[in-house]
Amino acid sequence: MASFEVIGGKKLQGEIIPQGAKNEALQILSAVLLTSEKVTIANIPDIIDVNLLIELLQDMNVKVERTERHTATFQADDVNVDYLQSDAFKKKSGRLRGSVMLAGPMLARFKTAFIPKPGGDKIGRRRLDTHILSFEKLGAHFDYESGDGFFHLQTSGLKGTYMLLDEPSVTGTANVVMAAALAEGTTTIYNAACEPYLQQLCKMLNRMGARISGVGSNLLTIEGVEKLGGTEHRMLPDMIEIGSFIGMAAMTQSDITIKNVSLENLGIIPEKFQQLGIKMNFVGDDIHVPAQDLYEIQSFLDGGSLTIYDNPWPGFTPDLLSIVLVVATQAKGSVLIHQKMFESRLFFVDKLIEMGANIILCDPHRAAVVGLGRKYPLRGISMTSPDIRAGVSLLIAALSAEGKSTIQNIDQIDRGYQYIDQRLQALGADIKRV
Ligand SMILES: CC(=O)N[C@H]1[C@@H](OP(=O)(O)OP(=O)(O)OC[C@H]2O[C@@H](n3ccc(=O)[nH]c3=O)[C@H](O)[C@@H]2O)O[C@H](CO)[C@@H](O)[C@@H]1O
Ligand SMILES: C=C(OP(=O)(O)O)C(=O)O
Repeated sequence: MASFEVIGGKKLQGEIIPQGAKNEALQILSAVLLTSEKVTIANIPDIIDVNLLIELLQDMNVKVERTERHTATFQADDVNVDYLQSDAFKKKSGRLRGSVMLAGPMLARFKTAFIPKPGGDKIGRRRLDTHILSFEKLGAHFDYESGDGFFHLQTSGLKGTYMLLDEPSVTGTANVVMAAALAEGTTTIYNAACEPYLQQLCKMLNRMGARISGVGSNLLTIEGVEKLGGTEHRMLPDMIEIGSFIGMAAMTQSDITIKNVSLENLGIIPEKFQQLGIKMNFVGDDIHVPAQDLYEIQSFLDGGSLTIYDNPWPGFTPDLLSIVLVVATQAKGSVLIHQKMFESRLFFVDKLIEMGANIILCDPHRAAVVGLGRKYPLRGISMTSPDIRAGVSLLIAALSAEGKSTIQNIDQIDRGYQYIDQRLQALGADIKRV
């Protein structure tokens, strides 16, 4: 498996354009199964997870025509439903989390769906209850094969209903919205996830003929329709990549402009980095992070130490906590990082400690970071990327560290960050894929 070799300590400079959003792409690509008409999607990121989902669609006999590098047209007019029962489907779909969202459209349009034990990051327990129980409320029956963790869902026809979700699951809400769009009658989803990518999905479905209201809130009303038609859709820039670049600029004392960020869809992401003392200028729809010798962590208004924690949108996304943590290691001051949603996402701090960072892992959910205030730099080491966001955090640490670092298992990074080595080289980074 490939590795990155990084010689750290270099200041970077220039402009970087964020890729299309990974987690939006996984929802939008699943939605092409809802219609037999053509759906054209632009700003598709060229990353492992998204390419795998496109391959799965092709394996299901969806016609895919790449019109440009990041644009493709999809037509699901002759779907091979039997493929979903094959070992090949189990194997491939089990390699990414996003494949669970094939179930909603399949159930709605073809009355049957199979959900394999989903892949994605091993960052803690990732149950599917919200998905399955909501499908059940819409009138589906499920069998669970405990041997291989496979759910088989069937329905004689989905019927709209009221449901209060157990938790505002992102992929769970997307799944139910897609299923309810073609159900008979009205579905009301309370405690729905409402992040920008879900808003994008709802807007796209409405353009296809769906009747979804409440978009952007946690109360969605979906009047089922008989049929959906084709449309065109453009993916938002990836907010997790944008946050990663803000953190990277600060950590490496670099002057970087992140272009076309869609500021209105970033929620409180910029503010959380500002709480670490990172300066940024908002110029049109760009974020300019100026080179900063030192950034100082702010305290709460009453003088108490800062805590940064995750919450469902519009709270702070859990996917940026690892980045915030690594950036805090060189700040002046201290911060408690509280990862509430996932219980195995902070263990990578042992690598940062080995590099010289001052971190106390209080328990699997909380890490106290005492910033070094640039008194001395991190040291380059050899390490393995455990998950996508820890992987990028280690990469950021390596870019700021003195000497050479090697990061193994970079498939974990490639599954969510497009051509990352080349894009960082363009900013002046010394990074090599070996
Ligand atoms: C492909 C995709 O889109 N993946 C994202 C999606 O995953 P995914 O949709 O799988 O994540 P969920 O929203 O279902 O939940 C994530 C985890 O948080 C827990 N949970 C969730 C809500 C809550 O209020 N309390 C709580 O503890 C869940 O039990 C689960 O363990 O959303 C996650 C949460 O933003 C992100 O980390 C993932 O990158
Ligand atoms: C956890 C993530 O992805 P996935 O849900 O695909 O594992 C992520 O994008 O940070």
